[in-house]
Amino acid sequence: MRLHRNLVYTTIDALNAIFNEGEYADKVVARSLKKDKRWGSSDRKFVAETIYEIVRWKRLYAEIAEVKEPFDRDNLWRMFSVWAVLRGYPIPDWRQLEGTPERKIKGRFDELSKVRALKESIPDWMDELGAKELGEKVWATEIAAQNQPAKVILRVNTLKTTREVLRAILMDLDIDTETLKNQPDALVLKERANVFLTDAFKQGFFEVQDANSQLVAAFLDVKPGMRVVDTCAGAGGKTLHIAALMENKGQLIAMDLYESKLKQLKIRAKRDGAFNIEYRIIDSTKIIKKLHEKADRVLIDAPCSGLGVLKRNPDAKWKLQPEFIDNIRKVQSEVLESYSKIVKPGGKLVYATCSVLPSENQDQVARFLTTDIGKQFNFIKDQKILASESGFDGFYMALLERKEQKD
Ligand SMILES: C[S@@+](CC[C@H](N)C(=O)[O-])C[C@H]1O[C@@H](n2cnc3c(N)ncnc32)[C@H](O)[C@@H]1O
Repeated sequence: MRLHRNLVYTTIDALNAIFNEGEYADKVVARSLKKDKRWGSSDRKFVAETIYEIVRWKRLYAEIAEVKEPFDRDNLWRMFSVWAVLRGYPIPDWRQLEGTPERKIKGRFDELSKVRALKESIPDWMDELGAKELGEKVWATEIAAQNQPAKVILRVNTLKTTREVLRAILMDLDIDTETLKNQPDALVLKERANVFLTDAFKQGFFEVQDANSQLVAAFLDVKPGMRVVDTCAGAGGKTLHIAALMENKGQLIAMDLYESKLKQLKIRAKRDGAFNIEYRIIDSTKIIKKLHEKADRVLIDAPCSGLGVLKRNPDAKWKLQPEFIDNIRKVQSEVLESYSKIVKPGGKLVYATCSVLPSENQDQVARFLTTDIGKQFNFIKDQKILASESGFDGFYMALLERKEQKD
């Protein structure tokens, strides 16, 4: 297999933007894919996957290539060469790199792979934290699973179409999908494809959403006609699913701290034909007070470390800091105590995160249940989903019910 010059240069430029200019990998990948209109799907696949792989394996590749940050272009070339050798490509002969012969690269790879944090290419602090919280054995399999490329999963927008119709439309475009047991709205792409370019997407027939993320709205047990509050709606992946399950009947209030995120949600809701959503920027405590004990269902999809979704966001390995996780745990306690008050007696609350750390998940829920407001809730059930067990993203969700009578 030969490496094409402009694909490789595009990859190096992208890595420079991610590592040296602090840009987000997904944005850089999206921009890079537009660079050359002549590229076919395999060229685009090469660019996207290579960028993600080198971001994912940054620490390991840098150690093998014996380069340190900040990476100048020569260093990026050396890391690229490591990637090429380990993936069975020849190092491009038009960019000979001295001092990194194949044998040396493979030898260093074998040697360094004996240390888990290097083998799995994560910061030492993250390795220690994962092992402390999940135990050595579970963490080792979990981080290995989260280093695998993510599958592309669609959520069929049942406000507009059905799974079978969408499947047939995609099949006509040579996009082959498979269904998932017990996940009526999910379709898994058999091969990567840019589904955002399809008319079906532009018409709002589906959203791209991980299979386990799709479990959350169903877990909340929403029904048409209810009043539902999604307190940390963000750009609305789960809000839109809830809207579909509510069949546009009832009231769905989407809240977030950031107007920019709710704006994105509005655009998506319009495309999806979701009409029962109201938007509230949380700019004062008044908003919460007004909703006191008013909602049948409340979703707290809390801000978290994201240590369940590294497959999808490999650059988070390098952006996350332990202090951020300490701080986010405090935010999680606060949002639980504050937003749970919105649930009416007899109503239900789901607390969810895309983290696999017990300290952000079941420990938060256990602590909440000892607070004054928490004592007004019964714990119904929870689901701790590891990427290594499910094949999709790591998630946590707990279902609580507010007691009818205050004790
Ligand atoms: C896990 S993300 C939400 C993802 C979104 N629910 C989805 O399914 O696409 C958490 C969200 O919480 C928001 N957030 C952070 N602190 C918050 C707070 N105190 N109150 C409400 N939202 C908050 C963030 O802006 C972010 O959009």
